[in-house]
Amino acid sequence: MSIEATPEVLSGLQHWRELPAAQQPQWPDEGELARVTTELREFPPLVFAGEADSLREKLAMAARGEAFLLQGGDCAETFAESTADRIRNKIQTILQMAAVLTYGASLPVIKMGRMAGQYAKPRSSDQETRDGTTLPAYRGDAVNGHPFTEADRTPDPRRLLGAYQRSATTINLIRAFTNGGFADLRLVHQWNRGFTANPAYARYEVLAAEIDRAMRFMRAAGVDFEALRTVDFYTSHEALLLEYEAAMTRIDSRTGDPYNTSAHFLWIGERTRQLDGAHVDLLSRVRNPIGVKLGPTTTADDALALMDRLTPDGEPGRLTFITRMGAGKIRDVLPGLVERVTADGRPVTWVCDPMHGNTITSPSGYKTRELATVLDEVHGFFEVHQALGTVPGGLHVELTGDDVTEVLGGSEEVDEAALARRYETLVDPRLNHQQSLEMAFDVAEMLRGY
Ligand SMILES: O=C[C@H](O)[C@H](O)COP(=O)(O)O
Ligand SMILES: C=C(OP(=O)(O)O)C(=O)O
Ligand SMILES: [Mn+2]
Repeated sequence: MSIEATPEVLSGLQHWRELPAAQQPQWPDEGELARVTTELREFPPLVFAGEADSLREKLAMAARGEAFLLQGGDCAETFAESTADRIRNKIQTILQMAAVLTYGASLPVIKMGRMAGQYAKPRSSDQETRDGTTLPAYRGDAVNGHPFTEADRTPDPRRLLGAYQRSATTINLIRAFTNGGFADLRLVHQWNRGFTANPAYARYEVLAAEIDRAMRFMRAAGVDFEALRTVDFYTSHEALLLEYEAAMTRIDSRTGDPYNTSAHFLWIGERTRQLDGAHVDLLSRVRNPIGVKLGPTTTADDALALMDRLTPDGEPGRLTFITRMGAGKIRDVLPGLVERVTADGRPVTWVCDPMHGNTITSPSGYKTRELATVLDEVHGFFEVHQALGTVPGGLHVELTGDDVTEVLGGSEEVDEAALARRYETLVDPRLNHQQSLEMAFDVAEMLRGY
């Protein structure tokens, strides 16, 4: 038996079309766009509404300090790199970080990838000029191609089908790995194989040995380890391209409620969180847990108004505020927001994105970040919550499982000159595998001291 949505709900899902929508591509062929979205609407959902409900309950735990969210992955996934190796390396990095955090802080960690759908990017500028030629900016593989040619940079709606297809194959592999035994905590040592010549990896080996010993003790004491074979691993991306997100919004036959079935968790970016804008409207109407990025100019009134739109009833786990203030500002700006939101009483989950407020350009022209500054923002985030008696609920990071050189610093001391060695991101710089582990050790200590 299936429950249908009411006519009001169905017409509400079209309301965003009447509102201003920031950061949308200029699709050259509306007819083609309509054909593509009709096709998308026929495709199966990528996630099940019940999974989004379980995630909402877990995020409610994170808001109360009973769990911690670890959300990580590329700034922009690409079609070319949606390969088994790259996906496995990212999952492995997140699992290793989660092991460090869980063991270090004795807290369940909610594992979530910026994966299986992170194919669209908001940009500061609509256009890019090189050597006197101006073309549309690269907006992610779901929109256009990165090479600087007119053919590549012209938005192509058919790319939305490519984004769906890569999201489907990626989530399939995530499910295979995390349900098929790869994520079994008993493999905690194997995840580190081939990585031992570095302080972060040596430290991980020590931790893995401790986890092993604890598991041997518990096995001897008769604990059943079958539960460790599988883990829940959730997907997320920025809900940016409204035509795609609307086409993937479906009615849950159990309840008649709309869910965005392109990912478990969707967030609204700093550039598209206008209260009367299309993004806030569309996401206000789906039942998934959702996030909003909050940059340094956010006022407490803005935050409360977003709560009125996105979590009017204060359902636990529904709304996550992902703050990205910059290391130099977080200690000044965050307290006022947290105080007013806490006084309101409706729960939100506070998550720290220490990446987007700390982007710099190196003298040689690379868009980069300093690991030390990134970690300083996380420290600031914990300090603010500690001082106010509120809960730091999670971490949102741009990372990859590969040994890229995009972020400066870390124990391998990536410097200016090293950036050129393996700078592969198409938009923002990501922590590499080793820097990600270092961050996890640092955050585990913050959590333990909390
Ligand atoms: O990932 C975040 C944004 O899309 C990105 O930082 C914007 O970068 P830009 O300023 O180069 O457009
Ligand atoms: C675009 C992003 O962030 P923000 O909206 O916070 O700038 C991002 O997460 O890649
Ligand atoms: Mn980014």
